[in-house]
Amino acid sequence: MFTTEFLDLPALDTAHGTVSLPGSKSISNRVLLLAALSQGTTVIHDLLDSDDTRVMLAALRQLGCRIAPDAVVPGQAIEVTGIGGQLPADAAATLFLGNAGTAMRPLTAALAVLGGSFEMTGVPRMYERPIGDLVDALRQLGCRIAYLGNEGFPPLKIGRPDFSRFGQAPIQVRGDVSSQFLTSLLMALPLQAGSRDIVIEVVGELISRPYIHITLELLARFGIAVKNENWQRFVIPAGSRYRSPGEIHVEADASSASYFIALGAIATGMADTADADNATGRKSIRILGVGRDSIQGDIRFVEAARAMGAQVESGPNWLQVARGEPGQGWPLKAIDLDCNHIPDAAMTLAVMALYADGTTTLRNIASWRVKETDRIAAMAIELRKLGATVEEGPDYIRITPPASRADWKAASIHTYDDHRVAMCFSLAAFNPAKLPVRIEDPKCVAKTFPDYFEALFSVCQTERERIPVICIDGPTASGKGTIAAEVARALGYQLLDSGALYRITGLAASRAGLALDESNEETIAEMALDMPVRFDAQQRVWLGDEDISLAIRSEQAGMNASRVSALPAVRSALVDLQLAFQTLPGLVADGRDMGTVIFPHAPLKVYLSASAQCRAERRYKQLISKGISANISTLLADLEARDARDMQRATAPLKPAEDALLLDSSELTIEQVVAQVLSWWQERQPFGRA
Ligand SMILES: Nc1ncnc2c1ncn2[C@@H]1O[C@H](COP(=O)(O)OP(=O)(O)O)[C@@H](O)[C@H]1O
Ligand SMILES: Nc1ccn([C@H]2C[C@H](O)[C@@H](COP(=O)(O)OP(=O)(O)O)O2)c(=O)n1
Repeated sequence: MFTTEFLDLPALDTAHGTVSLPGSKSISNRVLLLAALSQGTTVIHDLLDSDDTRVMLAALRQLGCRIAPDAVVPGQAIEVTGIGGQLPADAAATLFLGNAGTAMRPLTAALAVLGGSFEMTGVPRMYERPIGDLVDALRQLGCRIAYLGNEGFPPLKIGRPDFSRFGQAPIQVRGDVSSQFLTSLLMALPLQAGSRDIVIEVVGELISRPYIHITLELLARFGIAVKNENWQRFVIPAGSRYRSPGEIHVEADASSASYFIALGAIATGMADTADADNATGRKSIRILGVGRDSIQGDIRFVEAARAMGAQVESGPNWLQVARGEPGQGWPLKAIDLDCNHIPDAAMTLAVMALYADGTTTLRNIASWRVKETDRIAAMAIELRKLGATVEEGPDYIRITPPASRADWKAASIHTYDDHRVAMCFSLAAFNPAKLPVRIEDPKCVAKTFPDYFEALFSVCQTERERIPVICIDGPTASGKGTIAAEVARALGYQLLDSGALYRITGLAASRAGLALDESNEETIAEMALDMPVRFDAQQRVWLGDEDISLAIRSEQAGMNASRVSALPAVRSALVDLQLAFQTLPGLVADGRDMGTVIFPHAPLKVYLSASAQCRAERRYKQLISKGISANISTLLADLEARDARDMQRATAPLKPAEDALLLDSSELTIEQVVAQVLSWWQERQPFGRA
């Protein structure tokens, strides 16, 4: 996940490949509860791993369900053995449900019907989320529920129900506040439908029908066939009993799919037709986890995308999307659409409208105004920043794309702590003006899709020159490594510590007993070409299975690196490995020749220096802190010798690139140096400060 202040997306050209989407949260928690109430073991595939599913799993374990493994392991199914519709007579527990509405409400209903002694608790925000309508409905049956804090809100105390006065009358529940109340009753009441039908009647207009549809579909998978009488009355037939389906797959989130459907519709495939997906030469995006058989309402986004020109093929749990041919789907066709059935996914249409041949109108979206933010206002403001003409009304938005390529603007997109704003505006990076797009607060995507940007980058390509590189070159101990790592962290960029590659080569060659000079130039170069080198997320360096992070940091290793680095064949052997680090969204590279030789077109090159005395002192402190013994005067002598060799060698000597900015850090703190580099970087961006 990107936790940076902002994320700059370079202009993107093509998209091609396969994405697997995370499981849907609503489906995950429903499936967990249904499996827990059933007789038998359910093998659940693709369960979402999130805060909300974790609290549900913990609660079910407390209730006596066997769950294996203990936590969600990516790629591995989780097995839940249910309680068979019954809890022991003395069941008691205090359940902590965090801020998970999808756990609090259905579990409250199920436990109130099953009976026992339970406290339902959560985080403070949970105690501000209403549950009174559900409690009222459950009390009609004879459930015993008391409020431990404020009337109408959790925390709750659940006791043993008394069903003796519960006759044939329907249970009434309000449908206009949250569909979760109805969902909770639908999942709890089959536990009481042994000898009679149970009827639930909705009072008021039922909102969010697609979510009730999901509940009914899942109930059917677990053996409960609810009769839906026009979304107003629901009948759970007498004799209903939960039965595990044995195995179940959690669908991916259909609204998350909308970004990749849009991506397929607006991006061309890869230039290289040899990589085409099938015999027809069509290049496209394949989305795994959700498809034709989806039970989620937002899957109907596919129809809207098709109406705009997307070429979509589908299977039971996959979609394949490609851009239409010019004149037949490209540019996209402007649409006028009632979006009531796909409120969340429709935001993606608003960004697709930037690539349409006219004005697009999205109607019946009043609910956008009361979501994470006022989404109509937010979309209007941000689309205008990109150069679109936007008209907004109480329940509609009308978007006309920038008139020509020259009318597009580079924008810093404010995201309002709204995951969907962040995700849909990433698609603006395909603009024909080839302008970068800045997404502020990218971590807001964590709500439903923490690795959204990683998934996006994994299927997008752009010309190498568009992927920005910041070069930080300079002599030993000038602070290059430290500064490069901090700058990369601030921008969410990749990091290349090129010196480490020479250090690893030096280490490998000296371990092989080779003299580090011209006599072994070709042999060492061959070793460099084949090294199984890997940098992990913690910046540890691996050679095969060995963590060599410490071994390459000794002064001896630095000197050996300097020796092998003077051999031209070794330098050329390492070129491709270094270039391979230039990946989306950008790179910070530190070394001696980053700006002069490896990335000569980098938009920012910094030559970092400091006095020899200062560098010797820094290195001394650094080595001592790592538990490596050192001596200042030896360090000073070694460092001057290394400077001399690095500067005087014939190939790629250490020197500032002609267009490098010089920065003497002798009198500066690390923070000051980082701030200076970032400020130079900001000055080069088309969208001022975030
Ligand atoms: N501006 C600075 N002021 C003080 N110490 C610094 C500064 N920059 C770096 N250092 C320290 O100097 C040491 C050497 O820095 P390092 O990044 O390893 O240099 P290089 O990669 O250029 O060899 C580190 O311990 C680092 O914390
Ligand atoms: N791009 C690079 C990086 C390092 N080298 C050589 C020259 C350096 O003395 C050694 C070690 O580099 P490294 O950056 O790890 O060394 P310091 O951390 O600056 O001491 O490798 C190089 O020739 N070209």
